[in-house]
Amino acid sequence: MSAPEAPVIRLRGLSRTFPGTVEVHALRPVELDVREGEFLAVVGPSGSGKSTLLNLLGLLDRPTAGTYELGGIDVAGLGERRRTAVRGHLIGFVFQSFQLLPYRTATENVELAQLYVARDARSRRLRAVEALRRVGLEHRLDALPPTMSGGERQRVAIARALVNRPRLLLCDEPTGNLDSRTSEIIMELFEELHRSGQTIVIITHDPAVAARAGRTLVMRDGELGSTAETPA
Ligand SMILES: Nc1ncnc2c1ncn2[C@@H]1O[C@H](COP(=O)(O)OP(=O)(O)OP(=O)(O)O)[C@@H](O)[C@H]1O
Repeated sequence: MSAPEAPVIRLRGLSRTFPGTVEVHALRPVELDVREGEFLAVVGPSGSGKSTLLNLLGLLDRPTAGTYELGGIDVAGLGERRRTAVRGHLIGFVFQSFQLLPYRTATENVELAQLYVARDARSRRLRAVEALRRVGLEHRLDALPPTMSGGERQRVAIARALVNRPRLLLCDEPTGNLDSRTSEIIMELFEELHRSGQTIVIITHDPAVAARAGRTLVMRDGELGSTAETPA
């Protein structure tokens, strides 16, 4: 029998407190495995600790205690340079506000995300075009973000997040700035990526978004719990 594959994310006793007159337990010790190819949503009310969890998963913050393995690498203890490299190679980020460079074309925005992974300019360009094609934007390669719709901008951001073939696609309220019809299109794209094997974690307020995921975890007062599996 072959050994089961290591999860993409493995958290053991991971926690984050913020010091102060009254210490804030923003994330209470959590145990979590996210398997390869899983589509996980994390929901919860404002102030429940979702951003704290996202910042830890995205290597943008350090835990107070516990361990975090990402793609089999113990990342909680890494120095800043290694963390930046691991982040660039293993994680693709999608944010609510797109965070595209306004004076760069769609293709250039996706090309620039590849500077971490040493590639020549020609292959950067080819891979950018391929990623934009994957999200259905082959007709907007030379468009500047301010001339694009919200849904198109988010698709550029998703192409940028995917171009380095990350182990983990980490999304923070990815439909928060989109109308319901456009949100639907973006969620269909995430579902398609999930079907092709991409591991996805989405942090969201929106129950309709969470309903698309294979598993939903609820955050309450810094506690991550109540798992509900929905059919894939
Ligand atoms: N840098 C900080 N210093 C002190 N307390 C903080 C800090 N960041 C977050 N907190 C506290 O930690 C708790 C969790 O905050 P967090 O931002 O993770 O919640 P959230 O679920 O993402 O909220 P929202 O949905 O409103 O963004 C809150 O009580 C918040 O006030």
